[in-house]
Amino acid sequence: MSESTQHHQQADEKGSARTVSGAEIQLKDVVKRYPGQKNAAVNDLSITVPAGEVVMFIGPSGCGKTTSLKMINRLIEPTSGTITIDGDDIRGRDADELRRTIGYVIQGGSLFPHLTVADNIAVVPKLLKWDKKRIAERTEELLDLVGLEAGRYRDRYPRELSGGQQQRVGVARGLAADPPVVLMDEPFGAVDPITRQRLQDEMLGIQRELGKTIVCVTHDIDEAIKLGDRILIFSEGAKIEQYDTPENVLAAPANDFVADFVGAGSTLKQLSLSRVNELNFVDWTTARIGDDAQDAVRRAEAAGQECVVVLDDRGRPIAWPWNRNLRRASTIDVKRREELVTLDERATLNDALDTMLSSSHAGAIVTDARDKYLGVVDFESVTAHIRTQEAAAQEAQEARSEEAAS
Ligand SMILES: Nc1ncnc2c1ncn2[C@@H]1O[C@H](COP(=O)(O)OP(=O)(O)OP(=O)(O)O)[C@@H](O)[C@H]1O
Repeated sequence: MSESTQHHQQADEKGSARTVSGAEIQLKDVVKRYPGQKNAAVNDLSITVPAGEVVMFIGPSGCGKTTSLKMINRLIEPTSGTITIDGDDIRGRDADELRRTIGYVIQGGSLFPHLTVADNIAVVPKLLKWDKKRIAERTEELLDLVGLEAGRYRDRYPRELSGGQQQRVGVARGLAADPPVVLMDEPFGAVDPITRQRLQDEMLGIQRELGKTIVCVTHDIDEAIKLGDRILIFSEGAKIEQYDTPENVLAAPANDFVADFVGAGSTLKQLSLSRVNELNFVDWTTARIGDDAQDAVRRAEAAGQECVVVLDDRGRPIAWPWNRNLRRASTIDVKRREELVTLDERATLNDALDTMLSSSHAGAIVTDARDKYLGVVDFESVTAHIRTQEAAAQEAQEARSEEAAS
């Protein structure tokens, strides 16, 4: 990490203070023309990525997203134009040294197969000659940050991990030396939808804590809306069609290209703007292991609920049995831990609907960043929230029309 990297507090648009450890990136009149190509892959691109923000690059295949991204860490050299990070022209830096100060995360994690998880994470810290103790502590801290238990995973090889776990290690590796800037190229492209949702939620949590400057290429407009402070929509030649907040891209697409790209169903896409923690949770009946099972069933029935959320001794949900399956039990006991799918409170309403649709309970258990139980959401919580939002939007629209008329 560059020693000059500043950690400071900055008020975001909603007025709450957050830490910013990122650096501003500027591209000015950047052109990339590959040999033998008639048209430039990137034709005169100028943008500023503010320090501490997440900017999502999206656009049709071949429009120049990856080329634009890779010019920022000099994996590709521009034909002309200037790129600065924190005001410094990156051409003045040694390319290898530059890359050690920029995190890079790509699809699948691209881990070294012959290195353990810990050694994969330690690649850049080792190059930076950190001492052993500092590297070990950092590895531990990062594994925790990406939700992998250090004791269990530290010494495994990539082939002993699932795709989602490899991707988590890839994210940890990208953050290892605490770089102010992180570049990501479809980081969650190769994992299943539920794992992808979790990784996105984790990335949001990490970003809230660390305030890096992140530039991320994606193919998925919902992902762009969910993760981006701003979205940059490109057309061919890395032409900027719109560079704006997700709210504005959805509410006021700059032109037909953007409107087509964002797609119809943009009311549904609004669901990607709202988070589960904005919903009113249903207060579900809970019980701990060892509690009286019949008492739990009675409480659930009195509340009109057909099942009980079972929590472990740290308040984390571990099972959601039906009352009918508890009738013969004297105490609550979970013999076989089921794969309980829970919903992170930072997930979007779109994710919530996906999770609920695949659950036999017609609802989902919500947890906080430490997996603690918060409550349950069901279809009614989501529709109630949508109705309130629609009413608020209509009111705002009417106020605007009245203002315009007067
Ligand atoms: N090494 C190369 N040599 C020649 N042309 C290239 C090279 N790399 C990319 N291109 C071309 O440059 C243009 C932009 O490619 P780039 O990979 O940046 O697009 P992209 O938006 O990231 O695409 P995708 O979404 O398909 O990954 C494309 O027309 C591509 O064919």
